[in-house]
Amino acid sequence: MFEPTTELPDASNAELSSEELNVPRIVLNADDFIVKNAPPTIRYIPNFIDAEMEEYLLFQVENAPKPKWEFLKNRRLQNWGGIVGKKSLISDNSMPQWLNMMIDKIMDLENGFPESNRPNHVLINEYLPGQGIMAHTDGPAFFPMVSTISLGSHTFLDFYEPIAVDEEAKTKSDRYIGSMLLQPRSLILIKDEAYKICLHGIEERETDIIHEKIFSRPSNLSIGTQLKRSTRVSLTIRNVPNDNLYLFVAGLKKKTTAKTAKTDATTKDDEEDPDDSDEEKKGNKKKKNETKRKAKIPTAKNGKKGKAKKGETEITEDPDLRSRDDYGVTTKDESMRHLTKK
Ligand SMILES: O=C(O)CCC(=O)C(=O)O
Ligand SMILES: [Fe+2]
Repeated sequence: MFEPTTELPDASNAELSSEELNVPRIVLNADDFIVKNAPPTIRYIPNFIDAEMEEYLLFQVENAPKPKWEFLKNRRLQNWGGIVGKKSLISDNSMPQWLNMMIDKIMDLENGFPESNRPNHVLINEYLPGQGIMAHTDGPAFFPMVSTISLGSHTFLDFYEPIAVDEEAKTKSDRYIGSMLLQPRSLILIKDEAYKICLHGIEERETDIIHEKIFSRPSNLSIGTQLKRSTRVSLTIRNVPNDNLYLFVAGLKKKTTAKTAKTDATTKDDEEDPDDSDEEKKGNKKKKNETKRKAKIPTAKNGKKGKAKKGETEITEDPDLRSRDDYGVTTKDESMRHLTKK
């Protein structure tokens, strides 16, 4: 399932007619960049921006006003556009021109974001070598597509099957599907099952070793090649719909539930009660997941069961309902703090 594949098209190799050479913007069709052996649907555009633009963006990130930086235990970040609230974006109208330019560039893509869902929020993460982000789903607050521009360094973005709560938990490595090698200056667009069902994360490593589960491995990188990470800055560019119907309905349901069955702990839309015991939560989750639809995604191994290893930190919530960004998460991992309830 994960045989090495041919190289992807490269934005810098796009063929230009002489007429087009005078046109500063090349219209790319995102669907020409589908990563075929990855969970559907990942589109990856190498060299989406050039080195000069990369340098300019890194300069802007580095020189953002000091209070824009939020320091976490294992990385620092900036939020632009506002605070992602539970139901909508609480916009601060702060999208700077240098990020708007990137949003424009993404909006120029054919089959990218719909006009009505222009990205309105940018999360900037800075990872020093050895830093990463725990496996998670981005959740339903966003229009279900994420676009990420990588600057400064490559990384491996790892994909996992969600934890199926109705069976004995598989280990994280059993649920591992494969990784995208994200090169600096690239753009990745993640939607459909890869967004809604799979978890994604970045391991805390200083060096990545190319292996056979890298989706669309470039032919110049043979298995075993070591890639040393340097500082990577990612621009995670998303749309928070202001009329998010899902969240509206979920909110309504919750209100009704709160009125009619205040003490019913098994309702899907209940918030986690910080005082709930772990056992109670497990029970609730099990019931919640009885109605969960089965995810049809490729698996790395054939269903080997086992207890999740102690010390593994990852979101185990139903990604359709709860995620790091959906504020119901019970994780104590500090790297998720920036998107917990504010
Ligand atoms: O840095 C990245 O590429 C991933 C960031 C991410 O997954 C997130 O902020 O939700
Ligand atoms: Fe994410």
